Amino acid sequence: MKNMKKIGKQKSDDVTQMSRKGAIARSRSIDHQLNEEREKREKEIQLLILGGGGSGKTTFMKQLRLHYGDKFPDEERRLWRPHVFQNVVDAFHRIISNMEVLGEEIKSDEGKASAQELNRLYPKMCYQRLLALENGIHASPKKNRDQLLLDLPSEVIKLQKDPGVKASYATRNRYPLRLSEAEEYFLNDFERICAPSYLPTIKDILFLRKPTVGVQEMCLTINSLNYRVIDVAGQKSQRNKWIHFFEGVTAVIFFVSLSGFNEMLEEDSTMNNLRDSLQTFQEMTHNQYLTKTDVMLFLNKHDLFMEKMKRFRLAETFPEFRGHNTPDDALGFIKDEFYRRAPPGKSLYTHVSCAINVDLMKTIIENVLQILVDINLRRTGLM
Ligand SMILES: Nc1nc2c(ncn2[C@@H]2O[C@H](COP(=O)(O)OP(=O)(O)OP(=O)(O)O)[C@@H](O)[C@H]2O)c(=O)[nH]1
Ligand SMILES: [Mg+2]
Repeated sequence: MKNMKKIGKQKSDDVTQMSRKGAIARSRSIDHQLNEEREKREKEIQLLILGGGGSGKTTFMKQLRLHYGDKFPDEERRLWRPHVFQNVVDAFHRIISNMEVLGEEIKSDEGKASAQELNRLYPKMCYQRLLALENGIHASPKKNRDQLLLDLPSEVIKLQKDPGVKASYATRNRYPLRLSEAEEYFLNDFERICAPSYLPTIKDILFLRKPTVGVQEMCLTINSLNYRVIDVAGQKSQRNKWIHFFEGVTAVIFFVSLSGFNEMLEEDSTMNNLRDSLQTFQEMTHNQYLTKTDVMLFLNKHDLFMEKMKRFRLAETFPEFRGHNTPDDALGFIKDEFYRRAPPGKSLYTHVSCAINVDLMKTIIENVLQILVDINLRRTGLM
């Protein structure tokens, strides 16, 4: 009996020792994995893209994919179709709502039925719905929403020909109907995108407006260096998530919509877009986690800015601007306003950009990559 006990004890000692050994081995393996992961991260260049909603962050990501990534293969381009239709549906929904303001009516019975159908389905297809789905608030699958969007062009085609709808569309860009660049672009090319064989082109993908929900990350390897690029959602309610990505980033790109100098925020009609950018830039550059981080300032939508400067006065929304109302003076003023908000001595690189322009962005991205390589060498003490 005594012996049995002894044998039993011996066995249990062996088992304990084996499980201890196993635990040590597992712990070593986890340590090893963590070290590998840390080393990988240390070697990785992390680029965080910040800026207000609609300033061009995701369009920049698309350009990165175009020049250094998979260039949007056909199978994936097909998946962009519902998003193109979303832009069209948003535009039509606003055009129809605007008819009430104008006292216009849809003339044909067919058109009336289509408008009713659009109004009925719209709550299931709009951006708020997408947000709810992404946040898991509704259990119904996203596929339903995409299918609704894909089925809609036939309804919208019937509406497009109606004289009342045409009258409303003619007042676009006059209060209260404001269509975005993307909406105008797709409405102008309506026949093409409604064709059953329609496959979005690269230009369509660059033009379309799909506000980012949450965070998107993209990993790229360029000249044997690994890059992790992080694109966040820019609308005000989403900005509290930015801080989670501040620690350890190699550099930040801050996007500004230059054409926002006389626009209000999409999500807050009391806040001037450019003033909001200035304020956000100031807060971001003074954040304790980013004091040593280099910042690239992208003054984007230069094309729209040039157009706008022909028609509007910067001093109307920025009375502190005392220069001539020329693009050069205005741009100089805007740049100074940003520089003056950064902490003294902060490294700032500025690019004036048009994120939908493929050739221009190729050059700008090459420049950005060179800057990132230099920053990385400096950080790792090799320069
Ligand atoms: N004309 C013009 N349009 C641009 C430019 N940059 C971006 N856009 C358009 O502006 C819209 C918004 O661009 P996004 O890249 O989605 O903006 P974002 O900063 O990612 O916005 P959020 O995801 O809401 O934070 C899209 O329809 C783009 O095609 C530009 O330089 N010129
Ligand atoms: Mg985005």
